Amino acid sequence: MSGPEIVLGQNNYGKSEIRLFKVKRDTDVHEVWDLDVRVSLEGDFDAAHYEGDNSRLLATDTMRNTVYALARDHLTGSIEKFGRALVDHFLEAGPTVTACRVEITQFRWRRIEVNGQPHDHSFVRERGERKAQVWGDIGGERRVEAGIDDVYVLKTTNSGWEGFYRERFTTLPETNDRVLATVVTAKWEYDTIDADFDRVWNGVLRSILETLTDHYSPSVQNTLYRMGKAVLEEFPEIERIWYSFPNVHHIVYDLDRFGIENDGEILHATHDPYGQIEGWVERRA
Ligand SMILES: O=c1[nH]c(=O)c2[nH]c(=O)[nH]c2[nH]1
Repeated sequence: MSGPEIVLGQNNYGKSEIRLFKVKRDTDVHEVWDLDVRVSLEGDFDAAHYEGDNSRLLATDTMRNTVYALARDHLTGSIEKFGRALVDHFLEAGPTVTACRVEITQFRWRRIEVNGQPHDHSFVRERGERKAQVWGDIGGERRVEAGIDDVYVLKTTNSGWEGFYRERFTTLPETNDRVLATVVTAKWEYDTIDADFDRVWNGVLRSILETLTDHYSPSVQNTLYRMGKAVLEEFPEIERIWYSFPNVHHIVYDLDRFGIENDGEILHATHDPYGQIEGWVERRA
């Protein structure tokens, strides 16, 4: 007898948007973690899909409970470490699970400063999200990635766009002085599962911001490469890094029509089509 003609392909299931907040309050100086966790399992879930037999499915509700339960002892430092503990657990927890991916977004809270002193238990939310992703399988393989999202940066000069390819449909004038604005999304792969993840994450963000300042940008593409190179040179534990940069155009507004001079001071920050520049920067194999 042959099997079914129509078969199940790659599949995975899990729980998304598990919003976990932890306060460490064993001393007067509290610490907080504000996370959004996503768990995804792969494995042999054929019986459930083909026959409606749920007997080997770990409920996604159980996954949510597990994230809160494990946070007590395992969410004590970096989200990468917490992700590793969750992956280790879920690979054991589901009877037919073969691989697990845990994705964590950390919303960052900074201590409010009062007369220059960071407060013990009052915080202000920072823009810019921290990301981590841990993948593992039952063969013992583990991979750790980290990332940055939603860091809006801008420089008001020392950026241009000149010498680009011109053809029949090209209308854009060249400029050697424009506003450069983008919202940084970055992700990078570690060559280890045991780096000093907090130090590296903060260092990557600092490096990206410093690189933005330190050169004349002839294009977003050139700045993307420079930002990748700076990070890979400083952090040997990072194998490669990917950036996504929307080019948030700031167009000098035409005030000539009203007889008013505009020396690049009045701009239209557009929501219109924006450029999107993306790429990996990596070590030569
Ligand atoms: O930095 C830029 N890269 C481009 O590819 C591009 N294209 C464009 O119209 N403006 C820009 N700016």
